[in-house]
Amino acid sequence: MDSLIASHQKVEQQEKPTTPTRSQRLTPGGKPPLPRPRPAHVLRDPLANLRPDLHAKARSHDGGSDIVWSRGRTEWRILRKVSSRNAQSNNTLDTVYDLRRREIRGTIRYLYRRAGSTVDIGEQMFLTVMNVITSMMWGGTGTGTGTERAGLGAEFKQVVSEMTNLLGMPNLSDFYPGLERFDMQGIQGKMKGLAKRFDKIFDTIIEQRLKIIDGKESKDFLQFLMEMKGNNGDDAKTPFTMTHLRALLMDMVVGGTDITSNTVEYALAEMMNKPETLKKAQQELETIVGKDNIVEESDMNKLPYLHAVMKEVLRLHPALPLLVPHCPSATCNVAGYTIPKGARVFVNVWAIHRDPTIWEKPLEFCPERFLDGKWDYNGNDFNYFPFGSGRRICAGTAMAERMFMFSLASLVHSFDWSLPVGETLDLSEKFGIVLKKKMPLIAIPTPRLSNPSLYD
Ligand code: HEM
Repeated sequence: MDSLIASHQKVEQQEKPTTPTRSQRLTPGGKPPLPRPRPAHVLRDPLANLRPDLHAKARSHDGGSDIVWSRGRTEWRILRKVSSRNAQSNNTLDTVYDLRRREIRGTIRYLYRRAGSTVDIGEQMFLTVMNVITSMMWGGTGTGTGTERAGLGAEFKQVVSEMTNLLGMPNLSDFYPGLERFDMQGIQGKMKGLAKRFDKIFDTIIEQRLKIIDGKESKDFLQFLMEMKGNNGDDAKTPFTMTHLRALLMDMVVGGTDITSNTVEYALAEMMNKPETLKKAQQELETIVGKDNIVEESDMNKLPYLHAVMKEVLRLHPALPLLVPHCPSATCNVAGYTIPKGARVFVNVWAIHRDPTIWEKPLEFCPERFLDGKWDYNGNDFNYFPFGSGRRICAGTAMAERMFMFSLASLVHSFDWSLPVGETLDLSEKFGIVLKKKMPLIAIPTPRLSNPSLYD
């Protein structure tokens, strides 16, 4: 099978898998068709349950007790529940709209000051998304003075970038577990070092936050989590610890920041490369918002073209091209292939999204293909699932959607975009666990709203 690669090097349990017959492995055409659409039973598929024990990753945070790499079912369930009921619920996301708005308006103000000069879009979006996520987690207060906040931001950016780079490097110990103790490429060591730096940053923030919890402020995510510590309601046997707390914060910062900002950067680059798409998005915004107003998040559900841009950029450049590795908790059968319990499974969503038997002109950026509203992000159709599928589907979809839409809408509504003279757009990709643009998008903003006060 092209798109589903099961690596069998490390079958953890001794359960003997049933060996598939040749006819089970291949159809007469040599390529088993992917069933489509994939029904909801996939949610019960054991393939959806676990993550493999990848050494650098699993040790990146006290043995992998975060959502992404968590292997224990109870622990994962608790973390996921805490995340979806609180950080990712529509209610919480609505409550912290002011924080998103403040950060995005700050970026637009900054870009206005840079009008006519070059701007590194990825860098600006990274800072914006990171500020949104961090302020959503620990509110607008509690992280000290402005300078301390800026210092923490710079440190965060560095640690997140280094961590995503390391996560993308093939680690020999993952393929030959016997080599783990030698850490031949030094990846585990570096990961541990980064995890310590993360912990230090989080400890500073948590410490400052603890000093000011006196019930006077409105609750943010961090305050809720700290109140939960040691007491986990219906899952009382597995208390929610400080390690969980730090790990959840790390999931949100690492999972949310780089991926979301890369996707916004790619979307703007693709639109600049095909200016008619940029024009269409701007026209839609003019009709709904007008040039005499600024975009608000409440406008987002009236922007079908921009939504189609998001879907198309996630089809062409899925932020996690192989998802996050899966690992079946029991031997199972997928499209005629036997996947043994404990195997590592990488799902090549990047290739599926470019499969010419599914997509017309698959290499072309064409948001129009999504205008019929047929495709969504819920992972039930295995021809399009940029946020993954099943129980381990992305835990931040709602937030990612809001952040992406609001950021891109603000960028293209407020400015026209051009390249520096003599430069050409390079749309090539850099592969890792996170897919990035190989060359940063450096572009020049030109204000297009009717009144300079709209940039204040
Ligand atoms: C454009 C933005 C994003 C994309 C494309 C994306 C995509 C994904 C994908 C493909 C997975 C793996 C799913 C699987 O293995 O089947 C994943 C997992 C995850 N994502 Fe996202 N993500 C995005 C933004 C976010 C944000 C903003 C957050 C948090 C604030 C987040 C938190 C997580 C977590 C915690 C997991 C692990 C879920 C689990 O293992 O149970 N993601 N994401």
